[in-house]
Amino acid sequence: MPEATTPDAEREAALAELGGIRQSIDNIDAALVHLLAERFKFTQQVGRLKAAHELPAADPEREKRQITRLRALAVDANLDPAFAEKWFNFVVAEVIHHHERIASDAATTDAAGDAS
Ligand SMILES: C=C(O[C@@H]1C=C(C(=O)O)C=C[C@H]1O)C(=O)O
Repeated sequence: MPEATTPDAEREAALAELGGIRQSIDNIDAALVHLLAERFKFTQQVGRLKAAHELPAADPEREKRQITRLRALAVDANLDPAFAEKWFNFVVAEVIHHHERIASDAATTDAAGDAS
């Protein structure tokens, strides 16, 4: 016969399990923050390159290819592809905002240089 456990003991065990699961969630959140920071470091590099060569901030054709690829990866990983696309569009909107800012800062600096 299985040993009887008290409701208190069951609650304690559930809380211990919850703590362990949350530790893993926190580790994943930390990894995501580091991955995002690294991604933005590279996109800032792209932004400076685009500004220096007067290339457009956004590249919708590239984004379409990335979305197709990410949606397929999401399906394989059992993640909702609509969520993956939403997440991607959210990040890219911020990247494009950065690129526009880098380009306008570069244009202001150039204009100031011309004036002196
Ligand atoms: C980073 C780029 O700039 C923009 C941002 C993208 C991204 O964050 O993946 C993709 C395409 C561009 O709209 C790029 O052109 O590669």
